[in-house]
Amino acid sequence: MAKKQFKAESKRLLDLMINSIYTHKEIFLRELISNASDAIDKLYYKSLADGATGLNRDDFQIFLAADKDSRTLRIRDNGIGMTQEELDQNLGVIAKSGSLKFKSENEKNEDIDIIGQFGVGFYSAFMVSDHVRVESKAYGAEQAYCWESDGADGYTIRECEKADHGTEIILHIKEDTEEEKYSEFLDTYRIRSLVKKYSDYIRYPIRMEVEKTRAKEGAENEYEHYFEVETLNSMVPLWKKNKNEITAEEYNSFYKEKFYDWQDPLKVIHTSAEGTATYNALLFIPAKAPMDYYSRDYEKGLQLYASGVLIMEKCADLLPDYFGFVKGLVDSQDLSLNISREMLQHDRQLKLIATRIEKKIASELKSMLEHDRENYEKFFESFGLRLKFGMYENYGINKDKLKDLVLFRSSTGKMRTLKEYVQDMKEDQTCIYYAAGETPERIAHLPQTEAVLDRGYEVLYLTDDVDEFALMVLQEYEGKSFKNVAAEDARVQTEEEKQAAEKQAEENKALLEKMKTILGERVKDVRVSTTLKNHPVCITTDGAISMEMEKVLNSMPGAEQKVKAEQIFELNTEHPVFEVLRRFENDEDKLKKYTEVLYDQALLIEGRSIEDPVAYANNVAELLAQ
Ligand SMILES: Nc1ncnc2c1ncn2[C@@H]1O[C@H](COP(=O)(O)OP(=O)(O)OP(=O)(O)O)[C@@H](O)[C@H]1O
Repeated sequence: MAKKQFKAESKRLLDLMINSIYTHKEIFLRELISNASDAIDKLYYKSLADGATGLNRDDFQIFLAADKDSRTLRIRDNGIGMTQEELDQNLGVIAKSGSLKFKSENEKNEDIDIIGQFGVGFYSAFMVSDHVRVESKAYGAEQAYCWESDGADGYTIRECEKADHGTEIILHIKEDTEEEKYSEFLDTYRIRSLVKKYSDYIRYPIRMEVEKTRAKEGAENEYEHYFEVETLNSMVPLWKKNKNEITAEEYNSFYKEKFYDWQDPLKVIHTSAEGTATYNALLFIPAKAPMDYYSRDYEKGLQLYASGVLIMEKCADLLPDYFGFVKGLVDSQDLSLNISREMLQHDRQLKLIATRIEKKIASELKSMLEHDRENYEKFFESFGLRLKFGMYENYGINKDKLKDLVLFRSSTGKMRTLKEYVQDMKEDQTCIYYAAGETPERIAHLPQTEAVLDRGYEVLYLTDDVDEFALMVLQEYEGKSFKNVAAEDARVQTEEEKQAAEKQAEENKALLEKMKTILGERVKDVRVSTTLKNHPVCITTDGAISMEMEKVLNSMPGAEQKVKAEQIFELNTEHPVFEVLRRFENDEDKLKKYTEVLYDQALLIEGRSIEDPVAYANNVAELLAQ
């Protein structure tokens, strides 16, 4: 029989296919197994539609056999098979898919979940083989046919002997080269792991004869080899099962095995959707953040399956960065097997799925926050920081999605949401107070914090570097603005207090001016405080940058131009120390020493380091000695 040529465009396509569509050669097995599964599906569906008898679902199988001596790998199915014409049509024209045709002809039937639709998968066989033979007998036909090809220069079809319906693909595996060890595809262990990796959830058993060893009967320390047929795949994916048929234990062990965690997940989200995007998703929130979660090395992503076949190990596009902690998988019949990474990024369907998944995660977190607070706080301890970054990054584009999911420490001793804070605000309170510092204890003892607490207001304790920035992008929550207790304008004062302060300022004008001259550029102003009670001095800030933000911004890598908070040095005129200052108002040297010491003290209370600790120590010693 004369050799037929592939169509001209097919030739080019075949070349392209072999060299560039797939990044990993190993996926040829996934493609051929998916085709076999499709062929069985088709026959099964046909038997249901025609009412054909004699076909039992349990008899269907895909059989693999590797033979190292002849370098052949066989993939056999007992599916629908192909007629001579179909062999010519389906395998002779690249990018022609019999499966797609079958699907469109049977559109009404929702049970059909056929994988192939592009008509290129089969040719991936040529990535690892130098000769491919396809023996096929269509269901109900008398004669079997054999299609053979060495690759781009064409193919032949002739009659052959085949007992049962179905298709057997016989690959002659290429010789090894310097770069590629093709022989690995003849190794049963490797084949088994490829099936597990890509085709574990094919609905029919994938069987293979595997070589095993056992102790010889009656003889000690003697072993013999024998062959046993093993089913390699687990068939029904957990995520396709009914939720109420799955135990917590099953979910947990699935998670631990698949995502290499030793701890049970904190939460399991098992969800499916139909309509504009059809998919099943099984998602897990780990109990603890992995070691590298807050580093650049961490790779987010969900496993992506197309109709039960793995197409990508970590699909990053399915998760926004701030939900990057979520592990799990998505299985959709809307995606095709051989879609490349580049194509996926632009895939409309994938975008739709990603949007739905993000919404689902957000709503599950919200419900955990409302109904399972203890676990939510555990979750937040591990991953909350990333949510706060999420509010802040990209100019706060996602802030509204996240603002009700974040928790802050507070003067109540509890972790609080902004909603809770606003709900519990005092009647005369107009803004949300916060104070930033290293630990809640330190913040609590800041003089400025004490002043606000004295009024009975709650104060959020911002202990994470990102906290203040997150609030800054948010600007307000339910119409209430945020106010740093250390901000100049955070004062809540009565008319009387105001007048008293103004009077004091007037009376001590000269002293305050002298102290400002001593401190120079370090402070914007020296003023009389209206709020200080127990401490003699404190530092407040004017403008958008607080002391804590100054510290964070300047410690960032690459922060060459230092930012500076505008400091106001405040004095408590009721404190005995103020009397001393007045006494030395005209003693230049003493006033300088007292001013320096008090300013450094205020910095220390703020949790800042002082510029010249030696000078500070000397000043203190000198004043003590008097
Ligand atoms: N084992 C098989 N049994 C029966 N028909 C087969 C078998 N393998 C391939 N075919 C036929 O050959 C066609 C082309 O297969 P190919 O793998 O190239 O593309 P596909 O499966 O349709 O789509 P995709 O590119 O998405 O895999 C299939 O649509 C199917 O009709």
